[in-house]
Amino acid sequence: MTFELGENQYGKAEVRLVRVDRGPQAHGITDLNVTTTLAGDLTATHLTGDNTGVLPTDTQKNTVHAFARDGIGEIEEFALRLARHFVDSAPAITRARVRIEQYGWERIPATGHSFTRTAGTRTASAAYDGTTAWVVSGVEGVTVLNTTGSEFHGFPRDRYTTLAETSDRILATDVTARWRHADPTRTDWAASFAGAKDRLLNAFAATYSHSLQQTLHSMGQYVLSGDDGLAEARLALPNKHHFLVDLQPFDLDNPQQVYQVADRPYGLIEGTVHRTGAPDPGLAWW
Ligand SMILES: O=c1[nH]c(=O)c2[nH]c(=O)[nH]c2[nH]1
Repeated sequence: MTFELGENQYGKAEVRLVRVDRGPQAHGITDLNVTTTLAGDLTATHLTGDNTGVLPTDTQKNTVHAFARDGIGEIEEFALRLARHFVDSAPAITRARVRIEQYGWERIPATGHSFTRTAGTRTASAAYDGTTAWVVSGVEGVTVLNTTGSEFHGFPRDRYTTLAETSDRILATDVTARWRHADPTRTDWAASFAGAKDRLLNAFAATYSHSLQQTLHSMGQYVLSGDDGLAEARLALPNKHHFLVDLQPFDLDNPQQVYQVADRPYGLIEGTVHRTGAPDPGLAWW
């Protein structure tokens, strides 16, 4: 019997890091979780333990810290700087991917140095192969809910179907969305992110929904429509079910007021919307 080494990659997962920018009037915080992933000619270490080509994951972590000393900027820029550095400086490494989650903090106005965490996580991923770079931005953990404007009916019924058709339900989800940039040399990352997040929320609110799938498609279209530099959006939307409670056993009616909130199981709706003729994704989703 013979065996061959297949695809492989390695890196440091979840390098947690806070940088404090100490301005004269107020401080600022950049709070990150950085994951580096490298691939290349790493056959020797797998087959014989020869580590000549293995840039240690500890060094990758240190590089993240050292680069943060120079300033972070927008997370897309920071991810690109790191990805380029690993490929350009480590001889055996031919591909790098850097994924970043950014936790938001806003200042409590009482002082210039007090903060509260904000909802939702901004994300970015940069990949680089020594010639070309790809950047994906996104957001996670943004919970949204419509108290009306959502129906779900017309689905097929078989012997296992118990779900009632509804023409007015609560629609709630925890948005995970990512959008691929057509050009990694753009520089308006902050404005682009703010616009995309805004459009996502507006789409959720403005779409009269016949299914969460329809809402997903609308959210993807909204994200792309406001920014010519975006090629593709990918969304994952858990359906956070809210069931109207039957209060008849207590001789009470329930005119759509009291709901039971189920945390599991949940429907998980996933989908992609891309601009017609979008450039090839290359390593964007690697
Ligand atoms: O928006 C929905 N899509 C579904 O596919 C589905 N399935 C289900 O039970 N409820 C819902 N709601």
